[in-house]
Amino acid sequence: MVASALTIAGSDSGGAAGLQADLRTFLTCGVHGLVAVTAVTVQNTLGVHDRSDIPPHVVAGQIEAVAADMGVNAAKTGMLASGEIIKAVAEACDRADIGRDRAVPFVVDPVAASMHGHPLFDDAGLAALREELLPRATVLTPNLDEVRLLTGLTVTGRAEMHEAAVALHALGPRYVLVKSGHLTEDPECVDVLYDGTDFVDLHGPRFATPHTHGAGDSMASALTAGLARGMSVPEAARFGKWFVSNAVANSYPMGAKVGPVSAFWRLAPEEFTPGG
Ligand SMILES: Nc1ncnc2c1ncn2[C@@H]1O[C@H](COP(=O)(O)OP(=O)(O)O)[C@@H](O)[C@H]1O
Ligand SMILES: Cc1ncc(COP(=O)(O)OP(=O)(O)O)c(N)n1
Repeated sequence: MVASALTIAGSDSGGAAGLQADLRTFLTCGVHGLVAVTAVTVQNTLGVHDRSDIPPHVVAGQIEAVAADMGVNAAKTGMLASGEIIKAVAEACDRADIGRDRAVPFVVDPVAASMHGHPLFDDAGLAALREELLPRATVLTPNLDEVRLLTGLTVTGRAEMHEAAVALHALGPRYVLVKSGHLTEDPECVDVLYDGTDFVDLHGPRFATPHTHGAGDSMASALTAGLARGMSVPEAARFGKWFVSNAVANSYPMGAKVGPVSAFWRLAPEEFTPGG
């Protein structure tokens, strides 16, 4: 039986982040990828130049259509674009039994802005994220900018990541996974998982590459794939960290600025022999 994972996310025309990164990660982690598209962005390594949001009822319809017919083993969010879309997603997830303490685990990646600083949801989106999605999250996976947006806390070191995880846990998610990519002075990249009682530090090397576009999406979607395959949250978090460390280690230049992390490292060596 093939497990399936659903991404509720925006399209990145550059193929580095967004639903493209999620589907690529699902594929290389051995799960069937399902998609509810929330927005189409006009994006390359220079920035997000334009976007068109999908009507909320169409976003909800995609979630319910695949859940009812194909089944969802785990779900994640990425770019959610607006407060209206977030409300529609929350209601559709309830109908599809997706969420904290429900049948289908739910990873909420609170994607607030692109790495170029372009907002990926509006002010109503922030309020809706806090009210509607954080309490429904099995795992919340913020980067340090998103920590500041959600809690007002500025994190400059590992101890403060623990404090931030406690503050975020109080907002309702079952687990919080604070990502450490932005602590560029730290020689390691140590993400923190917190369940309300215990901390698990997820250690990994920090690679010196400038090409990290899509790292956050890749970490959250590998975690989601692990959950879809039946792993516990701590096990899936370790799997996600292992996956993204390798993805960053194998990242590549493309375009004028920050290139994508790679999911290719998990693919089998090529077997086709021309003329063979
Ligand atoms: N230079 C790096 N070397 C190794 N791992 C990294 C590096 N940058 C980010 N990561 C990892 O990629 C994931 C995403 O990190 P982060 O940059 O904090 O999030 P986002 O991409 O959402 O801004 C985390 O698991 C983090 O540890
Ligand atoms: C359409 C779309 N969705 C999400 C992002 C942000 O991607 P993420 O992996 O969280 O962040 P970076 O690692 O690229 O900073 C995006 N840019 N576009």
